[in-house]
Amino acid sequence: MTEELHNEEITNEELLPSSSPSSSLIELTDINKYYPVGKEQLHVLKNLHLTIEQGEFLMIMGKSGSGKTTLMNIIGFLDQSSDGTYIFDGQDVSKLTENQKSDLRNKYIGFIFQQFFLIQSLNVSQNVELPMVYEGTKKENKRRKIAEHYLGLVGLEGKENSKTTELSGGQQQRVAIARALVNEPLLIMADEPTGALDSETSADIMGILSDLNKEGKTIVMVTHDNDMKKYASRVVYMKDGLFLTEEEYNNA
Ligand SMILES: Nc1ncnc2c1ncn2[C@@H]1O[C@H](COP(=O)(O)OP(=O)(O)OP(=O)(O)O)[C@@H](O)[C@H]1O
Repeated sequence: MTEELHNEEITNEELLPSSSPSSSLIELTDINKYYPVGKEQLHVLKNLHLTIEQGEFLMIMGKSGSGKTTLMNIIGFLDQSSDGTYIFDGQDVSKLTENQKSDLRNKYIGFIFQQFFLIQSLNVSQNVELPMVYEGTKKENKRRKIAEHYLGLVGLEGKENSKTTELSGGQQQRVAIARALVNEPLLIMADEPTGALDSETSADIMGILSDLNKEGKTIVMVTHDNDMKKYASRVVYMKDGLFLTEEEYNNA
């Protein structure tokens, strides 16, 4: 959509993506992550390399404790690796300040979580408008119009004024997807997005994500659910902080 709706001036020019057509969206090299536990260092991510291209639907599959969330947090600039390099659309993330990282995160990454994380004191539209508030879109009617567009896209037209507590789990996740889309991010990150939903509703939500990917949106999703693999264009398998081949993973 919506060039006409998204014509706000971008205030921080140096944070624009490099838009070099040949570069990958994400390049992680030699990534390690240690957590201090008492006097020891717990080695949670072990020398990982991962490249993600624009337009992929990458699924990171692994059992509980394998390091998926830690890796997602690094990719989404919510945490940093202990060492290694992370290039996001041509920019070295380690050279960015915390403020620049949060600007980049708000502009270029949309998050979807298992528990939805909607704000109950706000109505549906206000929840979807939040990333635009953070980005500085001041005109309320403009935010509302964009929110309506994305709520329509996820099948929630007419629910703008509803309370989030009046919605089913699947509807709440649709609100979260609309919220993840409003700033037209380069990347959608989904952490177990169907983990709190029944299988029919899960299929609906995965259908929406799949359609978004077919329209060109890059998606990275973590899951422990083998049934989700069919939605992915590529699957990477994790165990104990390492990437495994599918065969190694199935035999582990
Ligand atoms: N802040 C922390 N401090 C110490 N250890 C941590 C911390 N966060 C995670 N860990 C440990 O790091 C390892 C990987 O955790 P992580 O949450 O990334 O795994 P996961 O694959 O996402 O698991 P789950 O599916 O249960 O969320 C686990 O052993 C976990 O206990």
